[in-house]
Amino acid sequence: MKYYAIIVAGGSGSRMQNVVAKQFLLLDGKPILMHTLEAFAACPLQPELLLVLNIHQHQYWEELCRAHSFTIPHQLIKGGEQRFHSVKNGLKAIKGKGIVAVHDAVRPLVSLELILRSFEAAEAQGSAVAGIAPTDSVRRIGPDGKTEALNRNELLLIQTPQTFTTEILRKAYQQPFRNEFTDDASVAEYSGFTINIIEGTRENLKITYPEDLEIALLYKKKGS
Ligand SMILES: Nc1ccn([C@@H]2O[C@H](COP(=O)(O)OP(=O)(O)OP(=O)(O)O)[C@@H](O)[C@H]2O)c(=O)n1
Ligand SMILES: C[C@](O)(CO)[C@H](O)COP(=O)(O)O
Repeated sequence: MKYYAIIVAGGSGSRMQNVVAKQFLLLDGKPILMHTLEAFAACPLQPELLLVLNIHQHQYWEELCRAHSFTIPHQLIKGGEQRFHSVKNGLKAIKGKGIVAVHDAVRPLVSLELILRSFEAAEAQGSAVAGIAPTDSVRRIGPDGKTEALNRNELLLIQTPQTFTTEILRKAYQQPFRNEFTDDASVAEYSGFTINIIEGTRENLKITYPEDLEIALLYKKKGS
C-alpha cells in the first residue's frame, strides 16, 4: 500500500496577527511547518509528503529550508483560495491509489502514534478523523442572540489528521466548494460517505492565536 500526507499550509494566519504567516513562526527554534513535516517523515509507513503553500511563499520556504538545513524530501504544491482548494490541489498531485492523510501544517504536535493509528484505521475502514471530547460547556447562539445549552456528550472537537482512501477523497473533492466545508470530513460526508472517528490527542492543538504558540512550546519542552 502507498501512503501520502497532504500538509496544508496555504493560509495567511490572520487570527495570529503577525506579519509572518503562522506556519513559518519559530517553535523551539524551528519553523512550525518543519516540526509538522518531521512528524510525518518519522512514520514507518513512509508517506510521500506533499506540502501545499501559497505560490508567493515557495521561494521563502526554500530559503528557510536552506537556512535550517532541512532536507526531508517533499513536493511543493501551490495553495488555493480556501483550505478546500488547497487540499484539492494536493490531491491532484497524487496519481496512484493509496491512503491519504490531510493534516494542518499548524498542528505541529501531532504524535507519531496518532499518525500511524490514523493511516491504519483509514486503510481498514475507509476513513479516520481525529476527534476529542470537549471539556468546556457549550452553547448554541440562536438568531435572536439568545443562547441555549447543548449536551456536550453529543459533541466532538475535530482535529487533523483526517485520513481517507484515495477513492473516497477524490470523489468527495469533485464537488463544488461550500462554506460549510471547514474540513475534509465535512466534504466527504456531504458526498455521502460515513465518517469514522478515531481518538485525537489534547496536545494536537491548532496554532491559531498568539497564546497557542506559548502553549505549544510548553508541550514541546515537556515531550523532549
Ligand atoms: N487557503 C488556505 C487556508 C488555510 N489553509 C491551511 O489550513 C490549515 C487550517 O487553517 P487555519 O488554522 O484557519 O489557518 P489560516 O487560514 O492560515 O488562519 P486564519 O483563519 O487565522 O487566517 C492551516 O494549516 C492553513 O495554512 C490552506 O492550506 N489554504
Ligand atoms: C481542519 C480543522 O483543523 C479541523 O478542526 C479546522 O476545521 C480548520 O478550521 P480553520 O477555520 O481553517 O482554522
